[in-house]
Amino acid sequence: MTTHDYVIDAEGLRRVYSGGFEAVRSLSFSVARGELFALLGTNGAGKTSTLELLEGLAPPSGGSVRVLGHDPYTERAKVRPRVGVMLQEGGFPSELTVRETARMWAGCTSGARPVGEALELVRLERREDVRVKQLSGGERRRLDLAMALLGRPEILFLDEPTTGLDAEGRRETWELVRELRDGGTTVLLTTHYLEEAEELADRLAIMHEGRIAAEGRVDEVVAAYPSQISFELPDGYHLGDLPPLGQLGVTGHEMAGRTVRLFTGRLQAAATGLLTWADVTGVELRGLDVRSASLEEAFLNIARAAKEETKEAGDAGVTGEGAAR
Ligand SMILES: Nc1ncnc2c1ncn2[C@@H]1O[C@H](COP(=O)(O)OP(=O)(O)OP(=O)(O)O)[C@@H](O)[C@H]1O
Repeated sequence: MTTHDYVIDAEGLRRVYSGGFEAVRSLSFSVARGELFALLGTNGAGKTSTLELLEGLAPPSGGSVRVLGHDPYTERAKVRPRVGVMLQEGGFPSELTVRETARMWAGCTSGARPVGEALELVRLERREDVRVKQLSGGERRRLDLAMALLGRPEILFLDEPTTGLDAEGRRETWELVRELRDGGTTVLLTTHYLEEAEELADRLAIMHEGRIAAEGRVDEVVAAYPSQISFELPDGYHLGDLPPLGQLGVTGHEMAGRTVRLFTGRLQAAATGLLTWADVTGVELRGLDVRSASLEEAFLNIARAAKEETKEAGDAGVTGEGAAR
């Protein structure tokens, strides 16, 4: 893929706030036209700070970013009409009705689609006469989304689009976002919900402390992490009584009290070996839990590894190596 296929291209992007805090630390990633890219991360990882650079709301402190081939900050006028932005807080005047808000917004949007059409897309057409302050939190998020869609954007930036929505509202938003992507819109979204990224993202990046800790398709990100088997060691048995862990395809283990947790890249072989041993030995493996690697596990590993690194650095005055098992 040449750089011309990318509609978002960030290279060594940095953002340092006025107090000197570095929220985005040399971030590089690209998003192809028509792709749905999710930025995941722990609280304060730097997702919103990054998104604001892509939206041209602030200049980067270092590195570069191109959106639709332009610098979104210095060439804002070229980029802004072609992108839709849904911020975490819409901040619409609370006294206006939904229809008035949409009309006001349409007045500032070149080539805006009819207001009714935008409201229908997010299923707010029956709430047109309601004042913004009377909308529920979820309805306000849908109004934010409708305004981002008014200009039929080529790229849609969505900052936590489903926060505050109930399960049904979330599913409806996912459906709409998927339809927009299928229609050719490029979508970059931030989210706290791993399920949202799993459902929607063609590719994703997991951010931690201003950096990308993992990036790729969901299956690629997950493949880097092991599956797990946990169970209670039967009474009178020791870890050494199990079949040799290496032969089972186990690459690591933990013990907490009598609970054993085995990590493996070959889940079926390891589980079969363990269950065969239990069967032949005539013991019951209480609390048995067999779990494939998942995005949640990848995410937790990244957060855990980073915490250990911070602790090691604090303990020894040095920075540890990246630490996924
Ligand atoms: N204006 C600012 N001045 C100084 N620090 C800031 C400013 N805005 C954000 N930060 C800090 O930068 C870091 C990244 O914040 P950011 O909002 O980008 O993270 P996030 O990943 O979007 O978090 P969340 O998921 O909680 O919304 C945080 O430590 C935050 O406290």
